[in-house]
Amino acid sequence: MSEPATLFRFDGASLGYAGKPVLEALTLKVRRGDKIALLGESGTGKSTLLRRLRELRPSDVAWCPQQPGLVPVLSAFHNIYMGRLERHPFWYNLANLVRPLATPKAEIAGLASRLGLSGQLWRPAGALSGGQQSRVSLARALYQQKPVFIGDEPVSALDERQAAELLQLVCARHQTVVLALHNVEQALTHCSRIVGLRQGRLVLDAPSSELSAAQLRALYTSL
Ligand SMILES: Nc1ncnc2c1ncn2[C@@H]1O[C@H](COP(=O)(O)OP(=O)(O)OP(=O)(O)O)[C@@H](O)[C@H]1O
Repeated sequence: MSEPATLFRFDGASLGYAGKPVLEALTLKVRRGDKIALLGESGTGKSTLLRRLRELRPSDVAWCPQQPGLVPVLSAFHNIYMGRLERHPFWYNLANLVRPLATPKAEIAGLASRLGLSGQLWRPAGALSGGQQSRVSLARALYQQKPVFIGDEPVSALDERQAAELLQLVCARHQTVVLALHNVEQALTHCSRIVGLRQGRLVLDAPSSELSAAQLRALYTSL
């Protein structure tokens, strides 16, 4: 059987800001079908890597950022709709803003119900709780319907049950997934491959089936 296509490839790359490296000597291949959890202490470069992945294939990537970045005065519905803004002409987006149209209404209502947001759909995003806002952000990313999902701690504001359901949904709806997570159990349960970063270096890249939670926790112990 032929190998799945490589979507992203780094060969000894250096990633950083304004000439200052954050990740160095990075060698990593992301193949179609991979479900990758990216683990590592705060500040070690997870977001830096995810942003780079997104920049490399913007049209293939559904992006769920660490900060929800919602428009507070707009309803949850309209914030979720923004996931597909670029797919429609201006007049369609404007009409939907003034009076939500039947097709997006039905699509977004279905998604909202999966995310436990049915009762919140017409409330301004700014009036929602942190966990509700983060579910709206996740819904906006799911609504993009792209083949690759990149999420920067997409479930960190949710309780365990909700987080498990939504990670399952994300993995079921996307061929390829790369998620920054802090919870090692979530990583082992939902992802088939774990990439560990430590002090700006990739120090682990292995199938989840070969790893234990204790091994992953070692990524967070001081040297
Ligand atoms: N826009 C930026 N400009 C300059 N430096 C940045 C920028 N974004 C992040 N950094 C720096 O890069 C380093 C890695 O940050 P990054 O956000 O990638 O870490 P992280 O592993 O995602 O952390 P966390 O788990 O806290 O989100 C940090 O030292 C941070 O200060």
